[in-house]
Amino acid sequence: MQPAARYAAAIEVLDAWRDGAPVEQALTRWARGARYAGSKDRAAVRDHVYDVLRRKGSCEAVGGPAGRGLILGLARLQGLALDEIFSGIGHAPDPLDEAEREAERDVDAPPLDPALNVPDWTLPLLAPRAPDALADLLETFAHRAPLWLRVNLRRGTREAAARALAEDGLVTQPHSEVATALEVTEGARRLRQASSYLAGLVEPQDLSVQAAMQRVAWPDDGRILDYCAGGGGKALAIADRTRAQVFAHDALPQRMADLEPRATRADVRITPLTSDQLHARGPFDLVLTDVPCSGSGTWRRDPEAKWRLSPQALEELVKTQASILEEAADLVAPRGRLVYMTCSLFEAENEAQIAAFLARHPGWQAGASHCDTPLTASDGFFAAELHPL
Ligand SMILES: C[S@@+](CC[C@H](N)C(=O)[O-])C[C@H]1O[C@@H](n2cnc3c(N)ncnc32)[C@H](O)[C@@H]1O
Repeated sequence: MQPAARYAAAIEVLDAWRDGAPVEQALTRWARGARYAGSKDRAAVRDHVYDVLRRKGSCEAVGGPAGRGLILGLARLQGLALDEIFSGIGHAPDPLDEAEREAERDVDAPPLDPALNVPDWTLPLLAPRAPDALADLLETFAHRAPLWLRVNLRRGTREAAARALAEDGLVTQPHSEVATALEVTEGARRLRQASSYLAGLVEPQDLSVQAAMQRVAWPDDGRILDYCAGGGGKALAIADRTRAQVFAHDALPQRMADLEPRATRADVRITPLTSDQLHARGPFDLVLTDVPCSGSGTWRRDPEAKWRLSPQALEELVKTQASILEEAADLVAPRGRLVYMTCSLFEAENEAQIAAFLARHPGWQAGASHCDTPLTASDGFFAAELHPL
């Protein structure tokens, strides 16, 4: 596909998204109907769509609200040659009309407010997380997140992983404080074919998550339960760090479908448990609850999430989180611990959730807690420890 035709495809996908289709579904539908599109074309179209979703408010301000306006806005923000994209040649978008040309303005002056790129109602929720640097925090949401890998130290050292990745064309940088973390600075798209990934030496996992996993003192024996295991990213990281028995559970067990092959690849053992088995196999020395949340810490990775979220949905999430804490607390051994995690920046899902739990459970105490933001790590991520007195 010509570069301009990829922008035309992105317009089509964005219009489908505006009509209510989830973005990944809209991309898949377009790709199915575009058999001429190769993998590079599909990746480029996806990048254009995600670039718009990260900066939708700004694109709209300098382009327009529909798919065509959003891509026009993106092209203006990126300083691209508009006539090369909107050429009307072949499968390129139609040339700009007079009104679209007149709307042209210098997008650098005045600078576009980064607050345009998150829903208004979330601004007061984000502000306390970066009291002196809200604009900087909002600006991070406008850009792609870097790719971080977790080295599975059972499979090899971080240096060996970096060398193996380099042989497959991925350039990486180790993090100075998080011992498992490598940032991919070149060649990220080659990861899924890289031998080190296929052999289980590395797994994609954000820096903020790896830092949180490093802060917890995981018991080295006994039993650990990942109560909201999902695809198992945290369970795998725990199993790599400890000799304790690791169990995984999820209210939707089908979400754990890939856990067994992933554990085999990583050379670790994780035992899945159904809800019915939990009490018989418990209590546990540590229960991790990586709860469903707004994902506001990961909005540059998943920018659609910020436009999908509503105050009502957030309220529901807070209720679900509180009830998960109740269920999980019931499974903690008398001298055990509960670790609560979210990828949210909102106090309601983090500190306030912990405070509400403590108010309901005077027999419990809070341990350490920490919240990273995209300004201090890669994503925003919160973790807090709780234990019975
Ligand atoms: C944030 S995701 C977990 C991600 C996972 N820990 C990882 O690292 O890949 C939250 C998970 O909680 C699960 N969940 C939702 N309600 C639950 C409940 N009441 N009990 C257990 N799991 C629940 C969801 O099905 C979802 O898979």
